[in-house]
Amino acid sequence: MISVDEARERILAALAPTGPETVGLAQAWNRVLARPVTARLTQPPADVSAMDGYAVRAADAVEGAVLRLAGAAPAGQPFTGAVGPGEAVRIFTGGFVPQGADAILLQEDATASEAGIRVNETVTLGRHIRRRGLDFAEGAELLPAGRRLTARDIGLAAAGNHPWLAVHRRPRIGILATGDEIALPGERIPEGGIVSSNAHALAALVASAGGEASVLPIARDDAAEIAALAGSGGYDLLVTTGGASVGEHDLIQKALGQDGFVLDFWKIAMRPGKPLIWGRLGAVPVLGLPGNPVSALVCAVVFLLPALARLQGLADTATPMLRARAGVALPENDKRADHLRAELKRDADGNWIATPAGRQDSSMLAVLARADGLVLRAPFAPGLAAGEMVEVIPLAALGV
Ligand SMILES: Nc1nc2c(c(=O)[nH]1)N[C@H]1C(S)=C(S)[C@@H](COP(=O)(O)OP(=O)(O)OC[C@H]3O[C@@H](n4cnc5c(N)ncnc54)[C@H](O)[C@@H]3O)O[C@H]1N2
Ligand code: MOO
Repeated sequence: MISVDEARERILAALAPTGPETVGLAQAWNRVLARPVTARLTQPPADVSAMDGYAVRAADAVEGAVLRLAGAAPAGQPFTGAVGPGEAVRIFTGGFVPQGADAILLQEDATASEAGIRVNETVTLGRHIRRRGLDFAEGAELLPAGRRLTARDIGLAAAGNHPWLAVHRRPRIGILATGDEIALPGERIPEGGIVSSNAHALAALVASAGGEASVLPIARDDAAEIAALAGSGGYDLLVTTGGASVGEHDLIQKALGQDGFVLDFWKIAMRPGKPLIWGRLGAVPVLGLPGNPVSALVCAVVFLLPALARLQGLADTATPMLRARAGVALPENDKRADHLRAELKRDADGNWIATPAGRQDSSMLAVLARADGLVLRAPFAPGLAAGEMVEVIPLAALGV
């Protein structure tokens, strides 16, 4: 059995980012940039006022002075003349600072009358002037390739004068649930069967991470049916659930083997999720998740989310972690890396406390849905006392 880290590395090594497509800014949120965004202009394009007031020469604008009003420079209508000695030009926020001026007198610090503009508070040189290029200069890199676009990034790209952006195509993920015993929610449940929760949960997880999920019809425990459905896609990644283990109905490898499935690894030192399968069916990478619902979803968090990150071209594929104090004592671990479903709370000082649920059976979806995080226990980790530090994968923060 290989380790969780090795399994993740082998999965990531086999995947390449999807190609670029061009989308309008309105479609670009949460997409991953395929090419860097460079500024197509300098911002601000000239020295501009940061305030409503008067453009002045600082040397003249001392308290008590009365300046002659020489004109106005509203935003978008620059004043074409220059500010001479003893003069002031009316200016508004964003207006170009006229030649000759080197400070802005706030309107609140001035009194305008027939006589001119009286300075009520001495200005300082350069005050309230935003220099040309303060935000960015033409040609500067605003956003790097491999970045997931936030609302702030969209604003920055727009300010850099980009109506379109090159982003990685959303990875297409085929999801194939297998098993004679499973039925779709709302369908008639076969005798001794259960409702298929895996495909829907996985489709939601794929969507939350920026992929496009296609849920295939459920495949019976029949090699030909599994092979036909698995081969139907042209996916960037095919995810199966069920049939991963050693039972005689656990057919995934057998079924896909007929179609030239090439196995990279099977079985990892992980709980839940031991019978994970990784390989390739022709050009399509295949991640075979266990059928147990918690195993399928925990494996999806640990392996499918990084895989989606790689497929989308994200620079960072690491799973976010936080450190917490164990809410209860934890026993020594065995040879499989454990992922304990746990509640996360903060103590009075704001530190995280992670308390694993008492039952950790890999069929218990209700426990998983209520959990806030997965407490990681390394293989052979020694027992620890309540209050000692543990690493946690925060589930809600991942959108799953
Ligand atoms: N003798 C052994 N038995 C098992 C082993 C083992 O090493 N030796 N491993 C166990 C572990 S660990 C896991 S995990 C499961 C994984 O089994 P499979 O991937 O082969 O899954 P199935 O047998 O098809 O199903 C297991 C379980 O999950 C339910 N299931 C299946 N599909 C769905 C679905 N789409 N939605 C919800 N629930 C699903 C299924 O009804 C079974 O109850 O094997 C252990 N056995
Ligand atoms: O590895 Mo299995 O996923 O524990 O139930």
